[in-house]
Amino acid sequence: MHLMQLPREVLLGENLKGEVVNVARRLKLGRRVLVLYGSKTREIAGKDVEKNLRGEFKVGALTVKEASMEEVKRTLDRIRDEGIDWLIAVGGGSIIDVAKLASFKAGIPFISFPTTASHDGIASANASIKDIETKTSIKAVPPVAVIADVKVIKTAPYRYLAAGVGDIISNLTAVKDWLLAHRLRGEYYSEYAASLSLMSAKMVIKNANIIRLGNEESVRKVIKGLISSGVAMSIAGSSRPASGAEHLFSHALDMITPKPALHGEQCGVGTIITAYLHGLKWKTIRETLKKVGAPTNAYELGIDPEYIIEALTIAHTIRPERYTILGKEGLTREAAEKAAKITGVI
Ligand SMILES: NC(=O)C1=CN([C@@H]2O[C@H](COP(=O)(O)OP(=O)(O)OC[C@H]3O[C@@H](n4cnc5c(N)ncnc54)[C@H](OP(=O)(O)O)[C@@H]3O)[C@@H](O)[C@H]2O)C=CC1
Ligand SMILES: O=C(CO)COP(=O)(O)O
Ligand SMILES: [Zn+2]
Repeated sequence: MHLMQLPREVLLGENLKGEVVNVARRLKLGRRVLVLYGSKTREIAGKDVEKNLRGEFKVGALTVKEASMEEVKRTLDRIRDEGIDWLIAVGGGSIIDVAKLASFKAGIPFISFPTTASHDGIASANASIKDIETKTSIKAVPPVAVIADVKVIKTAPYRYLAAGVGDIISNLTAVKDWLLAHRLRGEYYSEYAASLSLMSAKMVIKNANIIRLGNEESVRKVIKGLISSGVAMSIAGSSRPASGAEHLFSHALDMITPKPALHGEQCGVGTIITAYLHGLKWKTIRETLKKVGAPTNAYELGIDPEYIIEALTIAHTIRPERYTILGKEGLTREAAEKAAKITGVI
């Protein structure tokens, strides 16, 4: 049996901080809620969401620092100690992933209230969590509802919207890697999930000029792509349609660089290189990233070229079970340097 779980409600619009109450009421989520936010997203929207809920629910709040197992455990302790019925995550990808995994482990629902359009974990069923050293992709359940308030998301610096484009455009190479794993290793492949994922990538390429404006329409375009990409992952039952070698490269950078860039920014640059390795039209990908103002090289990422080369050579070791264009042996230093130089990344 292949189980596909999807959000029950997706709200996209303006001034939705109060709408949370109606959604929770409609979905009969229960009386005790724990609001998760980061130190910044508390000020951006978390406090207001909390205040709106207080009228009708018993509300607890928790400030989450990062997407780690430690933070998931801390959340689980609060859920158990306070008899929490549901969670709401107000924040970026890290906060949403902590809520996703903690709610899954506790067997309670959670609402995703994104404050940025920088990643496609907004509606997906898998959580990317750091354990010991590396990021692992853990199966969980998708949010019961997604509440995307365009006004809130627009408060984020433009850089985050461009990063969202990087995370979506990476679907082009992720799907190629998935197909490769299907053909070479007999891995399960869903044509439907792959098509949905590719559609999101094609839409951002087509709408790059609108996205560049950084207005509300731009936010809507990117958010829809991110949600569709998350749904594609839920249909696939894994992050395969949206995470291939370009994501392994980004996870490797997170491990080795003193100051990583945003997830979507690193994935976008990774896509240029892995598209080159796949023999895809990498220049079109680079042009789109340039058009939307996302980084396309080491300098713009603020990362030393030496880390780029190292990340490319160790990426295949991060999730060895995830077969990609990097193969089992990975890239040699020479091949990594050549690919990065040809594509203008270093
Ligand atoms: N599960 C999945 O399917 C997926 C998961 N991911 C994961 O998501 C994470 C990346 O998410 P991303 O959102 O890029 O990064 P983070 O969630 O790490 O957030 C980065 C920073 O942005 C801040 N921030 C959030 N919203 C705003 C805003 N409106 N204005 C200003 N600053 C803001 C955060 O504040 P604060 O300090 O308050 O948190 C934080 O300091 C990675 O861990 C990645 O692995 C990515 C794609 C898919
Ligand atoms: O970031 C993702 C898709 O954009 C999924 O994350 P993983 O690489 O952790 O599976
Ligand atoms: Zn991603």
